[in-house]
Amino acid sequence: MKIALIGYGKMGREIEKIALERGHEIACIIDVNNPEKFDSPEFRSADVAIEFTSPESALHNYRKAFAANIPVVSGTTGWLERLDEVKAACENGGQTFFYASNFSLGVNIFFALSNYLARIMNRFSDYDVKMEETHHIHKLDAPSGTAITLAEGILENLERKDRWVLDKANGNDELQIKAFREGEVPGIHTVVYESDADIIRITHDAKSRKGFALGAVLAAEFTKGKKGFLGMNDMLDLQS
Ligand SMILES: NC(=O)C1=CN([C@@H]2O[C@H](COP(=O)(O)OP(=O)(O)OC[C@H]3O[C@@H](n4cnc5c(N)ncnc54)[C@H](O)[C@@H]3O)[C@@H](O)[C@H]2O)C=CC1
Ligand SMILES: O=C(O)C1=N[C@H](C(=O)O)C[C@H](O)C1
Repeated sequence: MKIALIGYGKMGREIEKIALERGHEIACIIDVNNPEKFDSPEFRSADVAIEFTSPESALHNYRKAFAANIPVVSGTTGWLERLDEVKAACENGGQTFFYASNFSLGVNIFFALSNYLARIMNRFSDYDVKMEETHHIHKLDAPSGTAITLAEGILENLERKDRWVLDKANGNDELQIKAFREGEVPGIHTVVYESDADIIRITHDAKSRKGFALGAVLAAEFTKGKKGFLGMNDMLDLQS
């Protein structure tokens, strides 16, 4: 398969390695210094574009890919307030877009586990819940996209919480998320349930970016030849 990389930073480089190991061809690499490549024959020859850039540039990159009718797999976080526009491009404009706040298999298993635990906790009101995420100091957004997906799952499944808040919860109906930035940490997410008697913690701790990159390449393979708006539940069938 021919893959175009949009964004050649930490994730773009890791994805390149895994794509080559899996026998794919990197047709084109676009970063801030060469946006003219969007109009090149190499970009137009790609089966799929994989986009990992920044919250500010993601939507512009999707529009450029859609203008060339190239399906997009993206993991960029921090832009989801514009999600409706991308869904409309898929539903009304015939485009293809695969999005995941976290492409690692382990995190998606962790999402399913957290949703299940939240449903159990409806019967155990002595426990309050909060979340923590820790990432490297270069990260631009907080809370992480993964933490937001995790929180949305808890809100859907645990009746006593209505919304998530960054830093400090003001009432019992708020789910607190604390975000820490330390060194070069690839990504740690923890959900904590605490009562007077004990604490239950579930944690996903990424050892490197390899799991994210492999998931993105698997998503590109899954996306080829499909239409519409796709996500990890379509690929992994981990309904929770
Ligand atoms: N969904 C997932 O599994 C994961 C998502 N991420 C997210 O992916 C994004 C990128 O992460 P990293 O690669 O670690 O960041 P990074 O900062 O190492 O790389 C981003 C790259 O995008 C480039 N870029 C910025 N604006 C651009 C534009 N207009 N056109 C083309 N290239 C542009 C930068 O020059 C840089 O090379 C972040 O939003 C991060 O949160 C990161 C890891 C996993
Ligand atoms: O910026 C990162 O590094 C990561 N971003 C994603 C997020 O915001 O959840 C996924 C992963 O945690 C690494």
